Amino acid sequence: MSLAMSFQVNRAEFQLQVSLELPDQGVTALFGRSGSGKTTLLRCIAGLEQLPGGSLSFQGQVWQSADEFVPVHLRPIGYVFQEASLFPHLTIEQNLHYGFKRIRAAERRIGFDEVVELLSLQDYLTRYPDQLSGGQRQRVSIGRALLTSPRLLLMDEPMASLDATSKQEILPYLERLTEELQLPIIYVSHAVDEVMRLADYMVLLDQGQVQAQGPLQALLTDHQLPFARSEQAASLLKAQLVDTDAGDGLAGLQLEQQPLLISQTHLSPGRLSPITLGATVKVTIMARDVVLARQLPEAISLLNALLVRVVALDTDLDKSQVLVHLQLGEQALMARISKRSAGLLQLQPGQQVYALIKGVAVNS
Ligand SMILES: Nc1ncnc2c1ncn2[C@@H]1O[C@H](COP(=O)(O)OP(=O)(O)OP(=O)(O)O)[C@@H](O)[C@H]1O
Repeated sequence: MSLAMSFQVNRAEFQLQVSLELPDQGVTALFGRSGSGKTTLLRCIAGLEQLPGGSLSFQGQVWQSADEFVPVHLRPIGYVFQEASLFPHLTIEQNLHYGFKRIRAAERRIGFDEVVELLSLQDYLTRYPDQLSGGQRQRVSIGRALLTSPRLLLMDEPMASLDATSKQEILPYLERLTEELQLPIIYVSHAVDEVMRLADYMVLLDQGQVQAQGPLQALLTDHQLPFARSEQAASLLKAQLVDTDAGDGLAGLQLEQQPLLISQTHLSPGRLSPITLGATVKVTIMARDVVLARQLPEAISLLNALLVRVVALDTDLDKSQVLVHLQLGEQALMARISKRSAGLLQLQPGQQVYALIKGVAVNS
């Protein structure tokens, strides 16, 4: 079961040619620079663009083919736009009910109270949209989309019009949504930090073409793609929380059988509920925050040293830097170090080294 599609868009200034089979679970990010065709593709999936030659099926149901086109209002989708489009003359409760009452009771997959609680909307129900902040309004828009009991949620840069503070406020709700609802989400974004926090799978669009697609972890470390080559290159790894109090304000993760200590502060601030013991935690490690050593150094202030194997060295990034691809159990880690250091360490593929970690960001 999946979301399979093929679309061609021929506009005077822009062509899109896409053929994709996407997972029908988790969060898939449509990522690419402005004008690459993300919104156009999302609109094709929604049925907002009806173009000849396209095809689309979701979990075995045909939504578009040569002789069939299911109109947008008959597709079980929720659509969240860049700007919250709430009815100004209705209260938040009435806005939420607008989508909810269109769905027959027997077909409802999520309850009104459940959505209100999921998005913490209790305090806003009697207010009007202009009495809420941009981030709060966007939470209501997401709630309204969920109350139509969609089987697929389409989100078009839902945080694009928000300031940094509102983004930080809404991100935990998006994370909660992805964790608690068994609802596949297609999420358009051009912000890599957002994608790293939320997505499992990524489609990279460039000038209307699919440049790459795959699990996010793999795409971030692919040396042919811009992520790994940039100064912001980062690896995304999955670890387990095994100790909520490892002393001195630290918590312990297990990453591929090796310990990784993080600050306990990562476990709760900015989250709606703290990470619990045994939970899988996504950690991001910037390539420039990884120091390599051939021996385990003594008397050093860094706490985390992971035994890894060198897979390959990318030497053509720029004049002075090398990207070292490392294998950590089943997962990939990258280190961005100077060419001079790589030479002094005589790094070779297959060699075991220690990766000393200067900083870890915890996603969920
Ligand atoms: N209705 C339209 N008619 C003609 N051209 C359009 C239309 N909508 C979008 N375009 C053009 O199609 C191209 C792709 O636009 P699209 O909105 O899909 O890109 P995007 O990747 O979502 O960009 P952004 O991140 O800026 O939203 C752009 O060159 C845009 O100018």
